[in-house]
Amino acid sequence: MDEPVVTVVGLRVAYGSVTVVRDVGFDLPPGGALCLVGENGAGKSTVLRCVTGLVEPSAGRVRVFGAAPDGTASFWRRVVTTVEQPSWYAGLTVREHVELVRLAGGDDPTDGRVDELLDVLGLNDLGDSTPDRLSSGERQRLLLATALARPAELLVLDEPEQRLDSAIRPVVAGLLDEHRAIGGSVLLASHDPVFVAALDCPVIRLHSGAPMPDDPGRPRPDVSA
Ligand SMILES: Nc1ncnc2c1ncn2[C@@H]1O[C@H](COP(=O)(O)OP(=O)(O)OP(=O)(O)O)[C@@H](O)[C@H]1O
Repeated sequence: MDEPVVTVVGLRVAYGSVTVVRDVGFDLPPGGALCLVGENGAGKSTVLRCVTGLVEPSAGRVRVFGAAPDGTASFWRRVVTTVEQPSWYAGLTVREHVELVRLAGGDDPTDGRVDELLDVLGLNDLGDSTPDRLSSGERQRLLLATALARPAELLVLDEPEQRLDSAIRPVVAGLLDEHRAIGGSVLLASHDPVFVAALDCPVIRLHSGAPMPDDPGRPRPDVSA
């Protein structure tokens, strides 16, 4: 069997004396998707931050591609995340941002993928605009276009549906399906049950930082030394 892309065991995160994530555990296989759901403050983003190495767990184990996430360039070549909001380059257009990401990933920015992403995400008419002129929903589309512009093995997306209108949400779900179909994996948090249902993937429901007992992504004890 293929090794999981992500393994989380007995994850706990505390800020001072306040524990905000506890007993979270799951495996994410290659080509798989897993969605974290739950109320505001339930701990979803914190779990995503641990998986991307942006937050250090207080206890438990996180492995991505078999190793602790280390924030190195080689780690980020395999992982794309929207957990941190990017800064856009002043003076670069929407199209140029997507081309730049594609170029930096070693891909040909003129091979049609940029056009395809702008088209499917409804950004064609905004290709020559700069990001500061976009609405918040249009900027979210640009964020997703840049996330999908280079083929990373693991996508870690925090509420990819946020600020998107209902027409574009199924399009985004379709793009994530395509990513999985070529062997990529997706770990995400979402507040939209329709979007989650469209992804047709296991769900972990967090409540006050802990998984609800009936989750398929069941909590697992920390067996690390
Ligand atoms: N740096 C921090 N210091 C202290 N507490 C924090 C910090 N970051 C997050 N928290 C707290 O941790 C808890 C979980 O936050 P988190 O952002 O993971 O929730 P969430 O499920 O992603 O929420 P939302 O749906 O609102 O995005 C919240 O109570 C939040 O206030």
